[in-house]
Amino acid sequence: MDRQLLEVRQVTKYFGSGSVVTKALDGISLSVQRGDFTAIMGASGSGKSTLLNVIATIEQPSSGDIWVAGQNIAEMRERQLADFRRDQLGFVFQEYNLLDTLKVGENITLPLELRRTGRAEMRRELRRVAQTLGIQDQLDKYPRKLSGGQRQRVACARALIAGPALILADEPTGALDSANSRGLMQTFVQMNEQLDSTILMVTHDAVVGSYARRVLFLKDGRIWSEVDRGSRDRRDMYREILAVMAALGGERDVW
Ligand SMILES: Nc1ncnc2c1ncn2[C@@H]1O[C@H](COP(=O)(O)OP(=O)(O)OP(=O)(O)O)[C@@H](O)[C@H]1O
Repeated sequence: MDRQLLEVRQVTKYFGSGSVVTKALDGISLSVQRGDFTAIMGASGSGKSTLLNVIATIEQPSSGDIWVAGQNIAEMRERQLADFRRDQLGFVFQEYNLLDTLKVGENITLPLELRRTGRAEMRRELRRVAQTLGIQDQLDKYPRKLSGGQRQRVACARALIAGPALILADEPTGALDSANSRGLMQTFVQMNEQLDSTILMVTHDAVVGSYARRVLFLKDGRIWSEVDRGSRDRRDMYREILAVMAALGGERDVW
């Protein structure tokens, strides 16, 4: 199988029109290999969410191409895009986006319901992801009975269950305290290392970013620099992220 999963080529995104145009992405190019765990960091307004949203097909790029698993999503029509999102992507957002009226197990199997998967397979897959993420005892509860950290793990299970090619996460720890943020990142590492999930995650938090194998830094809608973990440990990665943040000139509170 082709190792390359995602290629973003010369993508621009403008918002607004006339004299109030914002250039959110400025000819950005990047690629992601299968099995990568990549974080996107950068100051507020640098284009992180816009980049994730054009890959997620939530926003349309103004120009450029985006290839995912050999398909150019910039050329797809709405119907194809809906199928593409359902079959290839998993999402983890800052807000858990769980449905309060459904039990945890039902929330997790929603993507399989959309694909009309059979009951037996659904139960089997539910057991598999719930065990991997350590939430098998929560399946019959309602989401409001869970802590923020547990809810976010349920959101991960839902993102994983249909075996998406790419998991997109926008500030997944944004609503969590630091202990739960670390717990969620350990879950991401587990998804990446044990289930071979390919993850692209936006974060402004250096600790969270340090769990990734690679961090891309955005500035003014372009890639400004890249840090690869290589064989170094997470603390080294964390120190290097802080150094790049300092060099980028952003003050801590605007990240
Ligand atoms: N829907 C929109 N309409 C107009 N401008 C937008 C829209 N979405 C984003 N922008 C602008 O595009 C630029 C990039 O925004 P984006 O949200 O991608 O940045 P970000 O790095 O994710 O920031 P943050 O960390 O604050 O979420 C900003 O100048 C922003 O104001």
